[in-house]
Amino acid sequence: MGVRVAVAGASGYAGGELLRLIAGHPGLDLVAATGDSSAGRAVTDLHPHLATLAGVPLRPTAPEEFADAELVFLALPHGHSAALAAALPAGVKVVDLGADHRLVDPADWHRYYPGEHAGRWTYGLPELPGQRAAIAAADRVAATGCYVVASTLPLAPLIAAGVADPDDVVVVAASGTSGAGRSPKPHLLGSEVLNDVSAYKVGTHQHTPEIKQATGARSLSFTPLLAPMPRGILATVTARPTGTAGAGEVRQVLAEAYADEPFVSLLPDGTWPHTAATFGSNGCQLQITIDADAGRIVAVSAIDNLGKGAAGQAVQCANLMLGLPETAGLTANGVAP
Ligand SMILES: NC(=O)C1=CN([C@@H]2O[C@H](COP(=O)(O)OP(=O)(O)OC[C@H]3O[C@@H](n4cnc5c(N)ncnc54)[C@H](OP(=O)(O)O)[C@@H]3O)[C@@H](O)[C@H]2O)C=CC1
Ligand SMILES: CC(=O)N[C@@H](CCC(=O)OP(=O)(O)O)C(=O)O
Repeated sequence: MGVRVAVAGASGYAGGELLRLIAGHPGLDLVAATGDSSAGRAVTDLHPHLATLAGVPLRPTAPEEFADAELVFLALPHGHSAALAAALPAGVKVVDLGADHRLVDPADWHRYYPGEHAGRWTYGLPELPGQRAAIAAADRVAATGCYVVASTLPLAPLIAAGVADPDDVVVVAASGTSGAGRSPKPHLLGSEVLNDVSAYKVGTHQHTPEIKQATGARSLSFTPLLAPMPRGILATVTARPTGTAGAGEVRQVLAEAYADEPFVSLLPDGTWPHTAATFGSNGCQLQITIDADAGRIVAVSAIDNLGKGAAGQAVQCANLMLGLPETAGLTANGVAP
């Protein structure tokens, strides 16, 4: 018998990826999967790729549906996690994939999200200094936003090491369409998205304060792009160097930060990340150099937004919270071609 887990929001994209990872996890047993408008339907109606879950029903998202669970993953729209989490017994561990419990400053919440600020839980990015132990000791963890994972893994060590100026950071990141969730949206119609790349929420994206909080950046220009692919985020992070460090030295900062990390790979010098290489994985691929002409550090990262950007990250946190091997049920290997 594994640890009994449940997924709220299991009919969505992040919830579906959680179900896939749980089904292949040696230490977790799924005891409940819930949806909202899809409650009463079979999991495989919504996720026909999850063949081993044939016959599993989607239950309504109500507190009593989680009575048998020792850990609950919340993959609900922003603003819906807090009420459900509060209705679960204190002993039940929770990993929230939504933004409800990520932000420290209520003013940041109110600027970007509707409704009340639910407060802050332990932040679920194990690769940040000190977070692995904090997550292992926590009962409630707020998993990191997708663009925030892709931005923070290259940037945080550079700011912490003092080689990148926290007052001069620019992030431009392209996401696949599953980042926007599964509910129908006119701008995500195939006829709108295919053959197109576009910028959106320029200077107003809700992940801006979260990236600052996670990295220590004080001035950040963040431009998200929508790319015609189902999964993946490619982030280009540039920052003004604080001193005269060369490409080899900034590269060494990331090499040291991630030498022992199972899911973060600094690629061989001169090789740049591809989202396709992270498809279906919990991996993050990194590369870094100095653009001598512009006088800027340039780092590029690639993740799967549903993997390291959502469900994979959440399972990694759950493994730590449950005392399981951190890598259980996860892989840095992607699916290709
Ligand atoms: N997609 C991504 O790349 C990432 C997503 N996340 C976060 O994960 C969460 C889920 O995102 P995603 O899977 O993309 O979204 P989807 O829109 O694909 O799924 C949303 C899920 O929430 C359910 N739901 C919708 N409205 C309600 C409601 N009022 N009450 C209870 N349940 C409801 C839906 O049920 P039904 O379909 O049955 O109506 C569905 O199961 C969000 O907080 C998102 O920010 C985090 C990182 C990355
Ligand atoms: C492509 C796309 O639309 N992406 C979404 C990311 C959504 C989100 O809210 O994700 P987190 O749960 O990671 O915070 C957006 O930019 O709003």
